[in-house]
Amino acid sequence: MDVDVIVIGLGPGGEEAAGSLAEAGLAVVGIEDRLVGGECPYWGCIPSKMMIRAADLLAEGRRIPGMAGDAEVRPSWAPVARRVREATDNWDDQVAADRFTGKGGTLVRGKGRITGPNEVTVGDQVFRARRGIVISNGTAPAIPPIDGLRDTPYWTNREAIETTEVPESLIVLGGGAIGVELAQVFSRFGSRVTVVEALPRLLALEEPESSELLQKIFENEGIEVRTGAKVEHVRHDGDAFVVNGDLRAQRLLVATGRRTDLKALGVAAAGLDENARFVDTDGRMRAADGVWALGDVTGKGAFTHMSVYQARIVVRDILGQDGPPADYRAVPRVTFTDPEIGAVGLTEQQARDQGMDVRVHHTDISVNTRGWIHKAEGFLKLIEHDGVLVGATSAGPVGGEVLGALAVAVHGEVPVERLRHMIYAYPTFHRAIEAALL
Ligand SMILES: Cc1cc2nc3c(=O)[nH]c(=O)nc-3n(C[C@H](O)[C@H](O)[C@H](O)COP(=O)(O)OP(=O)(O)OC[C@H]3O[C@@H](n4cnc5c(N)ncnc54)[C@H](O)[C@@H]3O)c2cc1C
Ligand SMILES: NC(=O)c1ccc[n+]([C@@H]2O[C@H](COP(=O)([O-])OP(=O)(O)OC[C@H]3O[C@@H](n4cnc5c(N)ncnc54)[C@H](O)[C@@H]3O)[C@@H](O)[C@H]2O)c1
Repeated sequence: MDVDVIVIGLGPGGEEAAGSLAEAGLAVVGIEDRLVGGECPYWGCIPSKMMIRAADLLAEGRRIPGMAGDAEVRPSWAPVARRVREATDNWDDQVAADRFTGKGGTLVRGKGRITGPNEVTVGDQVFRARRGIVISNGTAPAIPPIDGLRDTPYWTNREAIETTEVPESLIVLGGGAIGVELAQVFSRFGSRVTVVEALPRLLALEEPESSELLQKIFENEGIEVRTGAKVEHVRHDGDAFVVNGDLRAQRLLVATGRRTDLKALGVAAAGLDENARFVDTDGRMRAADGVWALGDVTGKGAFTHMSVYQARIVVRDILGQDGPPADYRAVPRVTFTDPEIGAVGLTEQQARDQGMDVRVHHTDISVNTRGWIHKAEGFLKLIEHDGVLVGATSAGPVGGEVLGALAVAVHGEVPVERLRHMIYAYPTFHRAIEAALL
């Protein structure tokens, strides 16, 4: 079958690109191996944030004594599991599939493999693309080569999201975004949680102050944190997981990052390096002649907003429309723990590593009026170079929302002098930006 464009993988970005190109009148085949919509709506962002919303409600209820009276909080996972099933249509993608075909796209279910320049094969069907191929096949959980691990019934994010029960105890392997978000959820629902992280700190890619804050909060909430920990072996004795012979728990969640498999996708047939970890792209998201890539597989930040941002650039380029090239100076990210850890652009260390002459502004949320009213913990850390912010971290109860203003500042290269003289509503959390700059 000959078409204009073949999109391999219909996650958030692939669906956006395939749908928009079909709406623009091109003949588009979208190939999806599992569920149209990808990881985010079924095993990622949306259900995990539903779980987090529920866990945060419990925490808020537990804050009532001393501030608003008495409360007895009795958690129940049943409404959480029910909401997750409603949100995912019980892991059925008919609505999303209809959305795509309703735009004029052709949905092909199965595993796509690039078998030649402009050619993709799914089972015994061969598709040829007149304009090109879009690679948007995302990532899968990476399982570290730990002795014994593969023989155990460990969880990845998929089983954790699908669970109908809160484990009595849980070991979380990996203190990155998935690990810390889900560790706090299950702990707040009563699980005894231990986070085991190989690096010296949680959220190792973020500011050290973010890691310190989260570790302190976790320990106060009764979550055990083991950093700099090397896991030598894992076994399951029929009842429980045993890590390194001493740490035991009913469940083990592996959240140690993601992997791609470019060889299995057949990228060499399109002239790409099949041994690379990610697909390298230019500012127009082109990977080779007639090949575009977007989303997690490009390695520019595994976020839904990144995937959709890149998809829009792909669409413009394929349709021959003008627009700015991909710009990664102001990538925002929010880890939805409580407090939320929001960040944009460079960390202090990254800026210094790039040779920037850095000025750091810092303030504590506890001295911000709203923060003091809320008895909240958190901080703002702003990284200035050459009179503009090149990075910022906003940690606090609504750290991800406060981040919005900082993302505009970094993206728009707003002079710090202008930020210092703007009016910040009182008493808001975002007014801490003024305090940090003064
Ligand atoms: C627990 C969890 C929580 C998260 N929370 C957030 C969050 O709060 N905010 C945020 O921005 N991001 C979050 N993410 C990350 C986000 O889910 C991903 O960045 C996003 O889904 C990536 O989109 P994508 O377009 O690259 O592809 P994916 O969503 O990975 O989808 C790729 C699709 O391609 C399909 N596919 C793969 N290979 C083939 C093939 N050969 N043929 C056909 N189809 C194929 C797959 O089945 C899949 O459906 C979270 C992730 C997880 C796991
Ligand atoms: N709120 C969000 O935006 C959000 C939420 C969840 C996930 N995500 C995205 O999903 C991606 C995957 O998340 P993730 O948490 O799996 O990956 P990650 O790369 O963020 O963190 C993985 C962690 O596991 C550690 N690790 C690796 N091997 C280990 C081992 N053998 N023992 C102990 N620790 C080990 C790493 O040092 C790292 O800290 C992230 O890149 C993130 O961008 C985003």
